[in-house]
Amino acid sequence: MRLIPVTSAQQVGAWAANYIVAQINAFKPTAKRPFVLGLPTGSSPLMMYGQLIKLHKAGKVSFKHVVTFNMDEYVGLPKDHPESYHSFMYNNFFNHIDINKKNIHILDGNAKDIDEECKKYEEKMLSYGGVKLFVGGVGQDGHIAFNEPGSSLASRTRIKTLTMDTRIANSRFFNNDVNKVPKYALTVGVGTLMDAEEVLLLVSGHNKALALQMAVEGSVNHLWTVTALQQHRKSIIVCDEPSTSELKVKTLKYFQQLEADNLKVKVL
Ligand SMILES: N[C@@H]1[C@@H](O)[C@H](O)[C@@H](COP(=O)(O)O)O[C@@H]1O
Repeated sequence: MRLIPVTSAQQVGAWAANYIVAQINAFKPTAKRPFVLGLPTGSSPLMMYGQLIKLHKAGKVSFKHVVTFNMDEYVGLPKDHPESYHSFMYNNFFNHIDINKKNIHILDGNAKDIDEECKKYEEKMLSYGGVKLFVGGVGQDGHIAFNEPGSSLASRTRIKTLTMDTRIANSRFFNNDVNKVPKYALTVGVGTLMDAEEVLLLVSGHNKALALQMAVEGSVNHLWTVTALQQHRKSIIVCDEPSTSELKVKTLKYFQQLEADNLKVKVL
C-alpha cells in the first residue's frame, strides 16, 4: 500500500487527477485497446473531477478511448433524479469531457432483474479485460463503494441494504431527510475492486480519520471493508491532513518521508 499524505482536500483532488491523466496517457489507449477506469461518486471526488475537466480542456488528456464503470447506484431512484449517481456523473464529469457515451457504464438501479443486471456488469468488465484503475472514496465507517460493514471481502456486484449510518450520512443530499435516502443500492463487490489492476482511494476530512486509521493500521476485517485494500497488489491512498489525525505519528512520518524521497529521486 502506498499512502500519499497531502495538505488539503484540493490537493487530494489534484493529485488524483494528475495520476489518472498520467496513467491514461502512458497507456496510449485506442478504440481497440481502451483504458478501463472505475469511478466513484460522493463529495470526496468532486475536486478530482473538476481538475480532470480542466486538464481535458487544456488538452492534456482525452477520454475518447476510456471506458468507465461506476462503483454503485441507488435502487429505485429514477435515473434523472438529481441525486442519482447517473445524474451526479453526467453533471459533474461526463457532460464536460469527450467521452463516448457508449463507453459509460453505470449500474441500473431500476433494472427489472437486479441479479441479472449485476451479473451483466461483471461480465462487461471482464469483456474489457478487467478494470485497469478503480478510483474510490470511503465512508466514515470504512465502507468502500457500498460494501457496508459485514460485507464479504470476496463479494461481487450485487444489491446491498444500506446501513442507518450511511443513510444518515447521505441524507445531506436529500434535504437532511433520512427517509428520502434509498434503502438499497447496487454496488460492485470488494472482490470486484480487488480484481482491478490498481485501486486509488481518496480520503479527506476529519470525519474520515478513523476509517483511514483502520485502512492503514487496522487488521483486515469485513466490518471495515476498506481494510481489504491491504491485500491488494497495488493500492494507493491519497489523504489530506485532517483525515490523518488518528494515524500513529510514526506511521504518518514514514509515509511522508517516503514521498519526500520519491520527489528527490524525480528531481535528480
Ligand atoms: N457509495 C458512496 C461511496 O462510494 C463513497 O465513498 C461514500 C463517501 O462519500 P463522501 O465522499 O461524500 O464522504 O459515500 C457513499 O456511500
